[in-house]
Amino acid sequence: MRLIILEDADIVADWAARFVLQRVTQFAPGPDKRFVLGLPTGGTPLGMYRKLIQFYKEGKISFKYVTTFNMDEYVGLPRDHPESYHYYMWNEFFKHVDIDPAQAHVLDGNAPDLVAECARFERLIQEAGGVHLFIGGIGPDGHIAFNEPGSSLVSRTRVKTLAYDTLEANKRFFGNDISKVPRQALTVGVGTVMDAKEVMILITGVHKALALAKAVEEGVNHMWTVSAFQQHPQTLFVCDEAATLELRVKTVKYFKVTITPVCLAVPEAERFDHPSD
Ligand SMILES: N[C@@H]1[C@@H](O)[C@H](O)[C@@H](COP(=O)(O)O)O[C@@H]1O
Repeated sequence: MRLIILEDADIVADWAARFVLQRVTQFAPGPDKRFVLGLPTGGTPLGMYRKLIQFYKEGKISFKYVTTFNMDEYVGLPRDHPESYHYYMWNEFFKHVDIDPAQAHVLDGNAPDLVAECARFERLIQEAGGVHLFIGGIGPDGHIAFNEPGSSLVSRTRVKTLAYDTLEANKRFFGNDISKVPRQALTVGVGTVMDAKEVMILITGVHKALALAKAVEEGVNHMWTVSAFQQHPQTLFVCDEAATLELRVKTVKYFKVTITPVCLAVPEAERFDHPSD
């Protein structure tokens, strides 16, 4: 596990986009060799998507041979509702790049059989050969995707009832009316994300500081599901200074002195190569 501490949310977005650019470029995808990317929604990754769109327009990256799997989707929200994750992904990212819509997978929260839909999603990931890079965000309660506190750390894609903290955190997208936030979601499991070859989790803002501290300084704990990634062989937590406020000085110094300068000091083309822990 590596913790990359950057100055602010804009720099985190830029760093994350460059990381994706580098991984996709290194992989050199083609018709018989697709790069498989796991994607999050929420406010945190928006800057990264904007930067990736810019890279695409500048001809630095193509998504033609990239297959994507999104982490989660609300249950029962119409696909064209402005807060559905389908709508978010299409408007914030997919429609701006050359991705094949048939290869951009988002769970269907309106499927007649939600259990079958979750099984189908797991099967599609398997058929794609697994995820090369899963990008995630977290809630202030340390959930990854919609794996709420208490979720099994070996869980697979399934229906989850949302925790009160999540409804509170997400009501800002529903006119600040908690009663309008869907009560359930489909989500990849912790185990689904753990199967990815590499994981990058973006954490910004002081409201995520406690979750980051629980994620990296305390033991693996199903009440802070993102902490499971301490046991993943290749996970990067990329955060801003504000998110470090609950960390020990010792932790911050260790990662700033020993990790970040190494990543930033090397030539751009060689950045982000890190051995697994
Ligand atoms: N299910 C999503 C998560 O996948 C996301 O990571 C989280 C954080 O969102 P934000 O980046 O807006 O804080 O929100 C929701 O709960």
